[in-house]
Amino acid sequence: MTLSLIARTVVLDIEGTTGAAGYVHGTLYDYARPRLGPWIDTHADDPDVVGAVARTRDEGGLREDAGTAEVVDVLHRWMDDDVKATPLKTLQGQIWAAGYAAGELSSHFFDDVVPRLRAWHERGVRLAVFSSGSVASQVPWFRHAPAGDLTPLVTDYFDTVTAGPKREAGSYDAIAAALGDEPGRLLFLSDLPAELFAAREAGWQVVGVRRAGEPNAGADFGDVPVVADFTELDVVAAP
Ligand SMILES: CSCCC(=O)C(=O)COP(=O)(O)O
Ligand SMILES: [Mg+2]
Repeated sequence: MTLSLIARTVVLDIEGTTGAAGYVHGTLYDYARPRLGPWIDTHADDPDVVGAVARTRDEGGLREDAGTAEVVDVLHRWMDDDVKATPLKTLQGQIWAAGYAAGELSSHFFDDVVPRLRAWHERGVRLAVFSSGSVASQVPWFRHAPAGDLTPLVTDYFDTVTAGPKREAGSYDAIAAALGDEPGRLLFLSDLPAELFAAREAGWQVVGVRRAGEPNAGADFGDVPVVADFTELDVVAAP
C-alpha cells in the first residue's frame, strides 16, 4: 500500500534511509580510519581541524595537550561504537570530501530512492537533507552518486553544527526557520525513531523508513507511520 502525503519540503536522513549503513560503516569509515592522524597533522592551521581536535580531547576525556595518537584513538573508538560525535563528523567529512574529489569514493543510494527523489522534485516538492554527517560530506555524497550528480535535486543541507542534535525538537525548529516553511508543511524521513519523535514534537510530518537488513529495522516506531522503502511513499507538493 502507498502512503500519500502533501508537503512543501521533504527533509531526508542519509544513512539507513537513502543509503545503506553498511556502505557508510564499511567503505566510508574504512577510508577515513587510516587517514585521520595524517589529516590532523597536515591541517594543523585549519581552524575547523583545530576546533575538532580540541573538542575530541574534551569529549573524549583527554588532557588538553594530548597528542594526535591519543586523539585518533578516541576517534577510532567513536567509529567502532558508531558515536555520531560532531568533531568526528567534521574530520570525516573533510577526508571524505577529499576522497570524492580525488575520484576514490562514490556514494550509495538504495534502488528505490533516486526515482522517487526525481519524481518529487519534478512535481515541485523541495528536497533538503538533515544528517549527522557534516554538510561537507553530504554535498559530495549527492554529487558523486552512482546515478550521477543529484545535487540539482537538493536545495538545502543541514547537520548537527548548523541545525543541532537530530534527537532534539529545537533542531527541527531551526531548520523550519532556515527554510522559511511552516512545520506542518515539512516532512522528515528517517530510519531512527528518536529523530522522528523530535521532528514530530516540532510539528513536522514524519515517516519512518524501516528497511529490511538495516540496523534499525527492528526499532519501535510507536505510532509513527512507517514504510519499507520509498516505493511505498508518495509526496505531492503543497500549494
Ligand atoms: C553524508 S554520508 C556520511 C554519513 C554519516 O557519517 C552519518 O553519520 C550519517 O548519519 P545519518 O544521520 O544520516 O543517519
Ligand atoms: Mg539515519
